[in-house]
Amino acid sequence: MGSIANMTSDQIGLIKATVPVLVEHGNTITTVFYRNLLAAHPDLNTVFNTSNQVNGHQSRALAGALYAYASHIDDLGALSSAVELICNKHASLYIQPDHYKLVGQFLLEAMGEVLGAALTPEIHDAWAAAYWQLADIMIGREKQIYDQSEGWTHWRDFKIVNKVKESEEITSLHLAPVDGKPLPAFQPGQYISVQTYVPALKYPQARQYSLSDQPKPDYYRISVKRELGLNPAEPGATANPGYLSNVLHDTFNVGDTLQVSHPCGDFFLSPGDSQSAHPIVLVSAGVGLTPLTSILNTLTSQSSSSRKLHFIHGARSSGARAFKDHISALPKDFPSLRATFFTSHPSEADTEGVDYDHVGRVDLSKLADQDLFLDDAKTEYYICGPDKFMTDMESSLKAKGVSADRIKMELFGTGGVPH
Ligand SMILES: NC(=O)C1=CN([C@@H]2O[C@H](COP(=O)(O)OP(=O)(O)OC[C@H]3O[C@@H](n4cnc5c(N)ncnc54)[C@H](OP(=O)(O)O)[C@@H]3O)[C@@H](O)[C@H]2O)C=CC1
Repeated sequence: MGSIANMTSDQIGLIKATVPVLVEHGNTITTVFYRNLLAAHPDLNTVFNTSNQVNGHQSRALAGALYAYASHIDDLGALSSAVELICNKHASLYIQPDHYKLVGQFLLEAMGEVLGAALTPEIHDAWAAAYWQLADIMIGREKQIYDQSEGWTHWRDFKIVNKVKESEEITSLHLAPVDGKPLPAFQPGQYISVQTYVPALKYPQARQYSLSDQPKPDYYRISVKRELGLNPAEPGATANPGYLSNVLHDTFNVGDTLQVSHPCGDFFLSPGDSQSAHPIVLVSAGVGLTPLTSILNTLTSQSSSSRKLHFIHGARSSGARAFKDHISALPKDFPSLRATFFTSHPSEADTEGVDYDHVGRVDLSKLADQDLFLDDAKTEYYICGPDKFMTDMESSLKAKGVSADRIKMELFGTGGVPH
């Protein structure tokens, strides 16, 4: 490990002084960084998400992380949830200490290339110290996650044992380990990485997919939305087609093999909560329903059937909505479960009151306070969907008096570089 002793107070001051430089040049530095790193080490294309390279998301996210780090260099606690999120994702991709050496080297070189003489030897050394301060924290946390993964520390072959179309755009894959050994339980809400060779790219790619059912010993279920990559101006479109999601939908079938990493992620049903009695509200949009369906299935199979649960979901149309029949059938055995569906663009075949409850995007103000269990100060709220959706739901719950500690969501907390 390239560890450097603690930063000096002068170095901390120098890092804070470079915050405006990161605002101006952060995106250029990280763009140069990824370009040079991947040119010198093309094998790392398997580690980085190529779609996010193409659309610039990855360099913007790294620039945002550098900015957040420099801004909080004297208050690292403010970054702990972002660090936890990133370490889980790294562990899901089997990132190793040697990767940090390469990243540190190429990042400092990219700073030098972009900033020229403005990167004085003192600022260079301060950033080297800052980099290794954070890298050591992350390497340490990732080691802990590997140590807790019951010996599952490398990609493992899984076979598709079932493929189920859940909606017009979401298909589930049931994945069983080829070695036949029982699977470790995961925390409902966590994800796995799935890796396979993508012919269009000529190298393997990995993506994280939330586990969408309760833990089972013999297989995991993921539910994948096909990312078509339509015109980005269209509602719901993404700029690039999902390399992996399209391959999984079109090419992979029962009997085919993929590589899978152990379950990770810091967004999950609090351990022991399935046995508790307090009400739970699950709020999702689009394919964000996958981790919440895992939580829902765990709760409805393990909690008392009188426990108050409310599943609130928004989809573009009822045809785009996954698990429709499954969720509609649950209240038969779990009468205290409520489900409310919003549809933002109902199709002609959709009927209000039958296929959905409300037209439009999820809007919590359309629900009565008692349906959000606002009268119970122990009610917990789990939110998953597009980032803006999550922050909007969080704001409206806070406006209704819900304390932040009862609102759970997985959001990369650092934001980007300010404009
Ligand atoms: N953290 C995790 O574990 C997971 C996160 N996700 C995230 O969930 C998201 C789901 O995306 P996807 O299925 O493509 O979503 P869609 O674009 O299909 O949108 C689904 C629904 O959400 C609505 N919506 C979009 N933005 C908002 C908003 N700000 N407020 C209220 N409603 C909104 C859409 O309305 P309209 O039609 O008007 O656009 C639509 O009705 C992705 O961003 C994905 O990253 C998904 C799975 C797991």
